[in-house]
Amino acid sequence: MNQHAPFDPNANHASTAPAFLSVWEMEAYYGESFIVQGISFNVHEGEILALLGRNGAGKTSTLRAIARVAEPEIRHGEVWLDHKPLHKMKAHDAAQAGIGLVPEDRRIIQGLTVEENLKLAQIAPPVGWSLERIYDLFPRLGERRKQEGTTLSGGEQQMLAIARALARDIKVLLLDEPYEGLAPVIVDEIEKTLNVVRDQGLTTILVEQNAVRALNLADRAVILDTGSVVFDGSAREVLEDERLRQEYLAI
Ligand SMILES: Nc1ncnc2c1ncn2[C@@H]1O[C@H](COP(=O)(O)OP(=O)(O)OP(=O)(O)O)[C@@H](O)[C@H]1O
Repeated sequence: MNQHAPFDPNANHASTAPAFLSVWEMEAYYGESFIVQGISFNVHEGEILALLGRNGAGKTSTLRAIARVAEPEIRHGEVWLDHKPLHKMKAHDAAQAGIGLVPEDRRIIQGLTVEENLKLAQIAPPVGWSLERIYDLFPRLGERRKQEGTTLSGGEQQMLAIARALARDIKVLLLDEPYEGLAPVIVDEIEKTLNVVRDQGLTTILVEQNAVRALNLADRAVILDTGSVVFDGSAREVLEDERLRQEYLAI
C-alpha cells in the first residue's frame, strides 16, 4: 500500500474477510531505537491470530504498541479497532475501546482474592462477562474465588489474568506468552478456554514461543522477523512449510 494513500480501515492487506483490527505501516520506537519497522496486518473478527517469530523479533513490542501502553511509541502508521483510531489514544482509552492486554507477567494484584481481582476489573463500565459466566469457563477460579490471587499456581494465575480481561467488555484479547512455564495439561485447559472464547465471537492475538501449539490453535499467523512482517497467511500453511518453520521459528 502506498504510504501516502489515505488509510481505509476496510481495506484488506492479505485476505478477503473484512478487517476488524487493522495495523497499517506501524513504526514503533523505544527512544531512538526503531523496533517495529512499518508493519501492516489485519485481524478478523472472531479469529485467533498467532503472532510469531524468533526472540527479539518484535512480538511483545507489537502487542504493547497496539494496546498503547507507554512504550514503544507509535511514530508512524495507524491502528484501527472496529473503526476507532487506537493510534490516537492512550492506554486507558484503548482499553475502553475494547483492547484487553494480558501481559507476560500477568499483573495479579497482591492482597486481593480471585473474586476481588475480577470485581476490580468490572469497577468501571462497560462490564463484560459476569462472574458466573467466568466461573463456568474457569471452574478452577470458581473453586478458589476466596483465595488470594497471588497464591494461585502459575496456570491458575494465567487463567485469572485472562478472566480479568474478559470481565471487561473487550473486543480483542492480546495474549503475551500465556503458556510460558506451564505444564502441558494446564496449557490444554487454557487452549480449551481460548476455543470457547473464539466460539463466542471474541478476537484474539496470541504471541507464543510454543509455535506449534499456537499454530494448531490459531486460524491465521503473522510471522515477524527483526520488526518486519515476513509471513501473513493461514496457520496451516506455516505448519506445512518446512522452510518457513526452520527459518523463522526454528521448529
Ligand atoms: N524497553 C525497551 N527499550 C529498548 N529496547 C527494547 C525494550 N523492550 C524491548 N526492546 C527491544 O526491542 C526488540 C524487540 O523486543 P520484543 O520483546 O518486542 O521481541 P519479542 O519478539 O517479543 O521477543 P521474545 O520472544 O524474546 O519475547 C528487542 O531487540 C528488544 O531488545
